[in-house]
Amino acid sequence: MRSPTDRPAPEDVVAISGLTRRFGQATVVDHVDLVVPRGVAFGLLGPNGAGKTTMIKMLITLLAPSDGTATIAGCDIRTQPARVRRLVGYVPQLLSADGSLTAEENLLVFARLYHLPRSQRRARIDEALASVGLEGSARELVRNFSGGMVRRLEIVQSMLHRPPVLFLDEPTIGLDPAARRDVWEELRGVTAREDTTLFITTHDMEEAEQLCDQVAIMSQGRLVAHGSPDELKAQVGPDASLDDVFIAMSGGADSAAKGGFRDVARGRRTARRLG
Ligand SMILES: Nc1ncnc2c1ncn2[C@@H]1O[C@H](COP(=O)(O)OP(=O)(O)OP(=O)(O)O)[C@@H](O)[C@H]1O
Repeated sequence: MRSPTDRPAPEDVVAISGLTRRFGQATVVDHVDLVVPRGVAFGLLGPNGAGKTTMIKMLITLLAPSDGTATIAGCDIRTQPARVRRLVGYVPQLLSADGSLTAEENLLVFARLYHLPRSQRRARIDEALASVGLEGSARELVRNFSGGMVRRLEIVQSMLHRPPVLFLDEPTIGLDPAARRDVWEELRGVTAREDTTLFITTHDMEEAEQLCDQVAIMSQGRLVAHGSPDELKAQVGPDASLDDVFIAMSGGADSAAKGGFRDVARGRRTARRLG
């Protein structure tokens, strides 16, 4: 694994250096260094309030860093934000599809936002719907979709411009087990076909095991561990699960208890809208 202090190499899709964000007196992302190579599925794990969403928002240029910086496919988030936005797809925790539009209308909105040439839009939208099994629901209102269908639509709408890196903030929160498995399968399929680097946040260890080649554990704004799931499990003990790693390295219940009202309320809102 490359050290974050090495110079970014072309194969490093995400290279983060000293990235920090403060809200008032609170430092919620604290001098994070991290390198994610091309083609890797990377999972940022951590309890509620650890700083995962704040980190993603800085990487996709929705939030300015207080200190430090990062590059996405070689472009600096501080000095080249417009270029970075063309290089990333983002599926937020909260709703990004419009329930009052059909699936294909939602995709058309994103095709325009991403400035896809008019001549390519129809084919790209049809291909996107078919790639996640939604071709039969193209003209249905999204408000009538199941939670899993909404997530599948959000994944392909955020990839219409074929970004090299796709960020997903807790992609299966609020979904039932069958829908979660469907979303994992579709995610693995579309990202492999498009050669997309995946950067997800989750506190679901099964999700991390199923999807991620590499994981890092974030606790109170700092990265406290980074490696493959097997490497981290071996550090904790011969029979350790990823849950054991999470509890041992994130400070367990003490750290989880720090997630405040804002964090819990957001999780519940997401679960409600997908349920
Ligand atoms: N705009 C803001 N103003 C003040 N504090 C904020 C703001 N956004 C986030 N925070 C605080 O920063 C901390 C980190 O929040 P963040 O959403 O990044 O955590 P998280 O790891 O993504 O949590 P979750 O797993 O619940 O999504 C929390 O304590 C949160 O309340």
